[in-house]
Amino acid sequence: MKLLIDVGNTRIKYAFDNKGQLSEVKYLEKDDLHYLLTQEVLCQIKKVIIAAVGQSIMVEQLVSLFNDVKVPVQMLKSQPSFNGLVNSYAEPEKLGVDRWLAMLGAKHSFTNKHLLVIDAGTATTVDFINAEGVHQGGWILPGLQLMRNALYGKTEKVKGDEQAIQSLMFANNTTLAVNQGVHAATIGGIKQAINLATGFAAEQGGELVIVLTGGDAQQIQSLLSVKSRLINALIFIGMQQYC
Ligand SMILES: Nc1ncnc2c1ncn2[C@@H]1O[C@H](COP(=O)(O)OP(=O)(O)O)[C@@H](O)[C@H]1O
Ligand SMILES: CC(C)(COP(=O)(O)O)[C@@H](O)C(=O)NCCC(=O)O
Ligand SMILES: [K+]
Repeated sequence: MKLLIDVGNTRIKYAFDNKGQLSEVKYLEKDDLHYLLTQEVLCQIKKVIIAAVGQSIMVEQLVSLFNDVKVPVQMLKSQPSFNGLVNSYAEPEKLGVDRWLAMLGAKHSFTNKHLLVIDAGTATTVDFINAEGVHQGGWILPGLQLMRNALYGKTEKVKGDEQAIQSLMFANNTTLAVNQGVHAATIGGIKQAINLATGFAAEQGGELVIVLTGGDAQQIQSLLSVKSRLINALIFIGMQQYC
C-alpha cells in the first residue's frame, strides 16, 4: 500500500493506493499523523509519495517522520514529459507539481480529448492540454478566498463572510458585493479560458472536456453554464501514475 500526500498552500490531502485502488481523499488533521504512524498502518505502507507546492515546514516534518520509521519517501516534480503528457514550460520543474498531476489525472480519465483543467484551491489554476497531450499553457489566478482576503486586508470598509453563491447578479450589500464579485471574476476568467480552448478544439478537431478539482470546484461548477466534470481525486489519479 502506498500513501499519497498532496500538500497545497491551504490544506494537506492524502489517500492510499492499494494495488491500483484509490481510497477516498482525506484532509490531514493533526491526529491523522498519529494514526498514520501507528504500527498497524505503518507496516502496510511500503512507500510515501508527496507532491508539495507549499507549507515547506510541514513537508520537512513529514519527510523526517517517515525517514525515522524507514518508510521510503518520493517527492514528485513536474517533468518535461510523462505518460504522453508534454509540459509547455521552458523550465518544466517550475510548473506547479499539483497542476502537472491534475493534468495527468485528467488525461488518464479522458483519453484523446482536448482538456481544460481547472484547480480551484488557494490559487485557481487553468491549464489547457490538446488531444495529443501537449500542454498549451495556463493561468494562475488568486483563488476565491484569496481574493476576498485581499479586499478585507487592503480596505477599511469592505468586510464580510464567505458565502456560497447561487447567482452572479449585481449585489446591494457589501458581503454579497464581495462574494458575487469574486465569483464573477473567477467565472469570467474561466469563460475566457473556455472560449480560447473551444477555439483550439475547433481548429484541431475533437471534443473539449472541462475538468474541475479543488476546494472550490463545486461552487464554481454550480455557476458555470456549460457542462463540466468534477473529480475531487484528480491530483491523486495523477499521483497513481508514479506508484
Ligand atoms: N473546509 C475548508 N477549509 C479550507 N478551505 C476550504 C474549505 N472548504 C472550502 N474551502 C475553499 O477551498 C480552498 C482550498 O482548496 P484546496 O484545494 O484544499 O487548496 P490547496 O490545494 O491550495 O491547499 C480555500 O481557499 C477555500 O476557498
Ligand atoms: C499555482 C500554485 C500556487 C497553486 O497552488 P495551490 O492553489 O494548489 O496551493 C502552485 O501550483 C504553484 O506554486 N505553482 C508554481 C508556479 C507555476 O505553476 O508556474
Ligand atoms: K490547487
